[in-house]
Amino acid sequence: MHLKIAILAGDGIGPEVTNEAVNVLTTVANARGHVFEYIPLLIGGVAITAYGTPLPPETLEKTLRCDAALLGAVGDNKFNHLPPSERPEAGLLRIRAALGGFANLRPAVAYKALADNSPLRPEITDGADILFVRELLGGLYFGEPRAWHKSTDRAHNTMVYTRAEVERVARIAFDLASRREKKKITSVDKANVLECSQLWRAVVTDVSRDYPTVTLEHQLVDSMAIHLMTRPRDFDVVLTENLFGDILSDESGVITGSLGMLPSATLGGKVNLYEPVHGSAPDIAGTGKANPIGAILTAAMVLRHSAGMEAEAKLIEDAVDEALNEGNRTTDIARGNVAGQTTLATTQMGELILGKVEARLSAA
Ligand SMILES: NC(=O)C1=CN([C@@H]2O[C@H](COP(=O)(O)OP(=O)(O)OC[C@H]3O[C@@H](n4cnc5c(N)ncnc54)[C@H](O)[C@@H]3O)[C@@H](O)[C@H]2O)C=CC1
Ligand SMILES: CC(C)CC(=O)C(=O)O
Ligand SMILES: [Mg+2]
Repeated sequence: MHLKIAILAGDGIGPEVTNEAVNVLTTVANARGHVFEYIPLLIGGVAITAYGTPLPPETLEKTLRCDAALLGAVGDNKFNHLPPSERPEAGLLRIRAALGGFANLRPAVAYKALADNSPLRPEITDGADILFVRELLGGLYFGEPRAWHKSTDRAHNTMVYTRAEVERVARIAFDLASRREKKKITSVDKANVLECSQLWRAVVTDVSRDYPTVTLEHQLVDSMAIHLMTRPRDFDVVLTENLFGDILSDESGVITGSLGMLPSATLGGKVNLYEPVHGSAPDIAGTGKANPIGAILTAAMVLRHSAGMEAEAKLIEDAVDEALNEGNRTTDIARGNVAGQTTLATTQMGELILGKVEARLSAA
């Protein structure tokens, strides 16, 4: 197999964690006789610095000719003064829209090894295994009109959804739920206040009629934020719109142990886009404190969803599990005074997991 992968490392810790993910992908490709061709491209703040735009045309054109795109993160405080349309984040929103993927899968699982590192008690998180399905191309992030009228000190954004937009992401969520053990969907909205959410709830309910084996429940987003922290094991697939999904999936980092542990895959478009859930973390960029596990698990999702390599994807996930079980930690998951733990820098954690992936590849 020859797989062409656009590498959009971006800003801050983006390149640091992406490097570790690419090393893992290369090891898997070499061991299995495949060729993974990487096309490094600029996006975000580094693209503004080089070309004056967060999404240079070359980046988009070349990414559209790839089989998959792996993104690190975008965002740099030095561009905070710019309007949203010119900031690094606009490059990410534009490429998401152009690639067309609308179903953003964000798994959040509680790792047994990290039970003592989570701020939540182990009996709350033990066994939690949630798959967020976040609608990625609609809602407030893309709705028009939008503006900040400085002369009148007034600003507005538009939340808009169509039946078709809700239906297509709901079908993906129900398909995924029907293949999981619990077969349950929690659809999250704000239907007590927002018309968009009333449409969302109606469409999701309509779609559910085609999936009799899947149980559907609805939750309002404000109380869902607390249910996720107090009873995460009650949830299976959580389906929600763009902004709510952005917020709740970051929150689920608490269940897993850290935001730096969370991977994602965006499906349904011309080219699947893979990115860890976290941002560019300017507070730790360049310090070796970035956790590469979210990016490495994202590489596993590339294999699963763009290369048909389920066994190898699982093998990477098992290697991560083993690294954690042995007490290896990056700074973000080294909370508390727990005996038997070793704190590693980004590259050390990457190399350790890589070694475990290599060992598993040659054993399999
Ligand atoms: N997909 C993307 O490219 C995203 C970009 N951003 C951008 O990132 C910049 C920073 O945003 P923040 O709100 O600070 O969110 P963030 O996700 O970058 O960081 C939040 C906190 O989590 C920590 N953290 C994040 N990833 C980590 C990792 N892999 N290992 C260890 N610790 C990690 C950070 O050090 C920070 O304390 C902003 O410019 C924002 O717009 C934010 C979210 C997503
Ligand atoms: C455009 C991004 C910065 C939004 C975000 O935080 C995310 O998609 O997770
Ligand atoms: Mg986010």
